[in-house]
Amino acid sequence: MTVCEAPGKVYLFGEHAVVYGEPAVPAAIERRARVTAEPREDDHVRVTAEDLSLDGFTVEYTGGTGDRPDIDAPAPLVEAAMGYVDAAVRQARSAADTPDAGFDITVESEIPLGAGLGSSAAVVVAGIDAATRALGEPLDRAELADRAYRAEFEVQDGQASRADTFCSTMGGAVRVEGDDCEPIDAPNLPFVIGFDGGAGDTGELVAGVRELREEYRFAADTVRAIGDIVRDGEELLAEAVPEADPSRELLEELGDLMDFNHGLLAALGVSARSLDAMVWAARDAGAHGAKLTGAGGGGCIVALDPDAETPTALSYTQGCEEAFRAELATEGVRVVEP
Ligand SMILES: Nc1ncnc2c1ncn2[C@@H]1O[C@H](COP(=O)(O)OP(=O)(O)O)[C@@H](O)[C@H]1O
Ligand SMILES: C[C@@](O)(CCOP(=O)(O)O)CC(=O)O
Ligand SMILES: [Mg+2]
Repeated sequence: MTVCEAPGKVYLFGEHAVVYGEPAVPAAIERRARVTAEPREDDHVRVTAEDLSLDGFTVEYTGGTGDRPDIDAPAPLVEAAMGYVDAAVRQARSAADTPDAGFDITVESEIPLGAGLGSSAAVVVAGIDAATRALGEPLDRAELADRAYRAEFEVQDGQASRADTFCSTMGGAVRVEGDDCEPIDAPNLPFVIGFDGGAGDTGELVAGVRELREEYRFAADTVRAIGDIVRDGEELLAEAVPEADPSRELLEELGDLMDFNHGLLAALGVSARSLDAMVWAARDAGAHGAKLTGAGGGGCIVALDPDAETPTALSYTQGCEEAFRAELATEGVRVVEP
């Protein structure tokens, strides 16, 4: 039995635009998905994932290669729910060159699903790592990140960046632009997260932005403007002292860029009433900046505030189900049981 866990993330800047080659800076947070992989004698894959519910169904299925799980829910819903775990198993089989390897897989996670905190990337990274280790074929981090990206790319119909999967693999703050991925130094940023209890479908939201961008020049310009925000943000981060508490001035400058970034994401149609309400509640409470994180449509916002006002204000905001602080996860994927 092999157990690995990988962190979720927030985007300081750059989600969506990163899919079209602009840079992005996500940062890993201390909320993890844990995947247990146990090789089987046969070629079946049995997945136990208690957090996955489909309109009241909890998915727990036993199926042979290519079998549909035996649950009473429409196929597209089941595929959406199981897609990332299935894709991780396919990548592990291919990496270990064992197309018929069977597994018992268990997924446990502290990351809300579809909420912009990168649950899919964390599940895929931890899943591929656990499954390849269980087969005696551990991957180095570069290959693990690459295979996790390919799994997300496949599930999201060819529309994914390397940002979430690289960040979850490496931990810390990272910079991703096209195929270039690198860890970057970051100060100790005071992240506050507000969660509306809802979710958005990454594949659908990315497809929506793609259509806008193809149809309207202003949408393509908006995507490029998000890239400009990221480039400015990177310069600010490069001047900061790594792992130290950031100055107030730096927080204000980063916060202004986050505010701009949220406005541009809203212009691209990926915000939601609940996300806007939480963003404004955070700003009114004195946060230095606030924006949605991840694909949007519902889920989480991230704000910068070292003081208690923002989490308190968010917890009283209508539409905010949970408000919490998130620590930077300096360690990426890790082995819990070899
Ligand atoms: N705990 C989990 N167990 C099984 N699958 C999960 C789990 N968490 C996330 N996933 C997979 O990831 C999908 C959500 O990913 P996505 O829409 O990209 O949102 P995000 O990555 O922002 O959380 C879920 O529909 C499911 O397929
Ligand atoms: C919208 C996007 O930039 C980030 C999606 O993040 P999440 O799955 O919502 O956590 C898509 C991508 O980079 O693949
Ligand atoms: Mg995702």
